[in-house]
This record gives sequence, structure tokens and C-alpha cells, in this order.
Amino acid sequence: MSNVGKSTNILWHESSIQKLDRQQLLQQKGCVIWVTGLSGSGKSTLACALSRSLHSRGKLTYILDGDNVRHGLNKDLSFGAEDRSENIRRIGEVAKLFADAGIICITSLISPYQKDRDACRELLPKGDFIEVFLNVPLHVCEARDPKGLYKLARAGKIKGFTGVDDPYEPPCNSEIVLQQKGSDCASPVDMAETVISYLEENGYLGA
Ligand SMILES: Nc1ncnc2c1ncn2[C@@H]1O[C@H](COP(=O)(O)OS(=O)(=O)O)[C@@H](OP(=O)(O)O)[C@H]1O
Ligand SMILES: Nc1ncnc2c1ncn2[C@@H]1O[C@H](COP(=O)(O)OP(=O)(O)O)[C@@H](O)[C@H]1O
Repeated sequence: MSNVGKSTNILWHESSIQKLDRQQLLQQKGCVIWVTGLSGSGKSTLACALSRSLHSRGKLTYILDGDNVRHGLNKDLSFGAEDRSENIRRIGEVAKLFADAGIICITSLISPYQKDRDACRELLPKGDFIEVFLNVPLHVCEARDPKGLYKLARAGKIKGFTGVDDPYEPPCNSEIVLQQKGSDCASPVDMAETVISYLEENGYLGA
């Protein structure tokens, strides 16, 4: 029997079907591709391009998008520091379950704090947490502003907006960094290809 957090007298139950069996069935390795970056850096676009490209190769993926998860599981959370941490923690735990199911789980949330991203990394077996940093400068994200949120934040109508009056801690240990070369930003499809090459080289696209 164990006590975990506020749960007392609980017992882990093993199943006779394990991660390796599921991976064999799916002919892939479960993992988490953790896409982090400012609002407007292209996280959701990359996640969708990656999911489509892997799907067309017969690989099972699932996207956990910060915006979307906040419509359900995380709708009780604000954008205050504590709630952002809880948002990241919960998405990390759910992503871990998807990876255990043998699925290539793509998360796309700002996840501004290094310690929270690292805590999610620690939840997974070594190598299975693949951090992708969309290193797009603030001025580029702000010029894109597809939802008009930067404009509202600059006008003081949204408080605590990441990059404006709330912090973003750039990752220092990402497996993949995607950034502009000169004034050009690689296309989402090309960025997805970079991630897929990493998955191939590291054996995630076979069982
Ligand atoms: N204050 C503030 N700061 C940043 N972002 C804000 C804020 N308020 C609303 N939004 C919208 O919420 C999206 C970010 O949600 P996340 O769950 O990814 O954020 S976090 O990881 O908890 O920081 C983010 O979506 P993306 O633009 O896709 O990143 C915004 O559309
Ligand atoms: N690689 C890219 N090059 C140029 N524009 C992009 C790229 N990726 C995304 N965009 C554009 O940037 C904006 C923000 O993209 P989005 O995926 O919504 O970002 P995020 O999820 O990080 O907020 C959208 O208008 C999108 O079309």
C-alpha cells in the first residue's frame, strides 16, 4: 500500500498488456514532443503539420494544445503563475499516459517556466521527452498577432500576457531548436520534417 499526495492506502495495479505490447501493435514508440514558445510563435501550426505528416506515414499521434485543454480539463485554471504551473503539470501527466499508450503525443502550450517543463521531462523514461523550442522573437510573434491578443495586452486590456508583462524563460536544454534564418522562417511543413528526422534517427518510428 502507498500514500501519494492526498491519496492514502492505494495500490498500483499492473496490466498483462504493457507499453511494449502496444508499441509492437502500433509499430512506433510512444513519446512526448513538447513544443514550447511564445504566443504566436507557431506551436499549434507546427503541431498540426507534424500530426498530419506522421498520420500520412501511418503513425498514431495526438495533440494536447494548451488553448484546447483549457476548454475542458483545465478550464478551472487562470494565467497566474501558480495556475500556469498546474496547467503544465496536468498536461505533462496526460501526455505521459498517451506516451504509455504507445502514441506520439504532441503538446503545444506556452509552458513559460523551465522548472515546470523539466518536471514534465522527469515524468518520462530517458529520451522519450523531446522538447522543441520555437525560438521566434517577440517582435515577430507580435507582428503576426493572429488573435489580436498582443494588441490588447499592449493596451493594458489583458494583464499578465506572456512576453509583454509576464515572463517566458527560454529553454536551455531542448532537443530541437527551430529558429529563423535571417529574415526567413522555415515553413511549418519543413519544421515538421526536422522533427520527423529526429524521431527517425532516434528509433521512434518503428517498434
Ligand atoms: N495572459 C496570457 N498569456 C498568454 N496567453 C494567453 C493569456 N491569456 C490568454 N492567452 C491565450 O491562451 C493561450 C496560452 O495557453 P497555454 O495553456 O498554452 O499557456 S501556459 O502554458 O499556461 O502559459 C495562448 O494561445 P497561443 O497563442 O496558442 O499560445 C493565448 O491565446
Ligand atoms: N512557420 C511559420 N512561418 C510563418 N508563419 C507561421 C508559421 N507558423 C505559424 N505561422 C503563423 O503564425 C501565427 C501563429 O501561429 P500559431 O500556430 O497559432 O501559434 P501559437 O500556437 O504558438 O500561438 C498564425 O497566423 C500562423 O499562420
